[in-house]
Amino acid sequence: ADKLFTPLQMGAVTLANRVAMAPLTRLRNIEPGDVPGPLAKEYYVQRASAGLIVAEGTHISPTAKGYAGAPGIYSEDQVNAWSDITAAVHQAGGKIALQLWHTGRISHRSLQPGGDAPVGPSAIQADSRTNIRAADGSLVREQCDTPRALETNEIQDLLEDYRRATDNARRAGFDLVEIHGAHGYLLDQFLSPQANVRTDQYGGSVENRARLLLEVVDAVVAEWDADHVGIRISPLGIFNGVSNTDQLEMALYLAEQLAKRKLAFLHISEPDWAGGPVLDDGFRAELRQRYPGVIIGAGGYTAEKAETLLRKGYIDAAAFGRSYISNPDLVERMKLNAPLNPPQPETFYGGDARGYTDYPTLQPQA
Ligand SMILES: C=C(C(=O)O)c1ccccc1
Repeated sequence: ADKLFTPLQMGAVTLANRVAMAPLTRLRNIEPGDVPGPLAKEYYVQRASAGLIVAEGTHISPTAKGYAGAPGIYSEDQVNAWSDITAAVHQAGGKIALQLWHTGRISHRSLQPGGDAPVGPSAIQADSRTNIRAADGSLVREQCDTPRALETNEIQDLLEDYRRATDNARRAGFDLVEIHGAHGYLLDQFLSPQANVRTDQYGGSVENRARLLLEVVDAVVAEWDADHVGIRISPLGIFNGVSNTDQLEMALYLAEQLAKRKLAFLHISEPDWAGGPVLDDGFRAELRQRYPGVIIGAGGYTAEKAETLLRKGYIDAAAFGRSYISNPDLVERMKLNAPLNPPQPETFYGGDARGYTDYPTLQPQA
């Protein structure tokens, strides 16, 4: 029988199977207020047969916002809206984590409090675009603004934002939180010499560039506990204009440092889903040697790739993104080796039920 459909102990949470729904930005949340939209509950409940749902990137504070239509976890309205969603997912037998997101310089003045510049490790503009709101309310792609460098004395407030967001996620009924440390957003920006040219203790050496990510992990763990905290990183990845040139050294350093924290999981977003190199078994073995804890692998996986990597022991669970957009019953389909609905990229971001809650299941829902 496939290992993919066997249970997994992930920190404080027991998963019924090793299929995770990857965090997926859908930009269908309500503005102003950045609360999850009216269809979000149905969307997540439809996918509750996943061993774990990692809900979409959710910004930890108003300054952390980088996309029009993304949700937050810093206000009581947001906590209340998420509480309805987690209760409904639990009612349907699911488990759900929240991805704590600070976009850093992948943002735009129009999304920032008071129209201020976004923040980043250094005042270097990302060679990337984001989604802002046009006058008619539609989403438009726009070049990210040049950020201002976070002052060293602002870091403590940033850690407090992560702590408060973690407390809010716990109060909202999430089973776990996932720190977003991947894809060229704030914490990944600090890892990268292309984005981080700081001369304080957060810039320069591998240790210094990884410092903020690890301080955030320690703050979130101190707020909840290690059994409820995971982190997503994208080693060797090239996203949103960053790729730390010392890729391998940084990746293996992070694995060693994160292993010491005994977290619920380490989620690896593999580079090849967005044009980076395919991870080879050599890297996977190096990573596993340094990180004996639960590893979630992700990046354009098929069920077969997941099963192969599970059996080799390189991963303990597999997260599916685009497959989960278009297949709410992905677990059932993979068990039956049934064909998958193809995703429709034109309805990935923004909009309404089309391409969100209207993908068909194999058997019509009873
Ligand atoms: C949160 C995202 C990520 O992790 O890459 C994201 C954001 C916008 C579009 C696609 C993906």
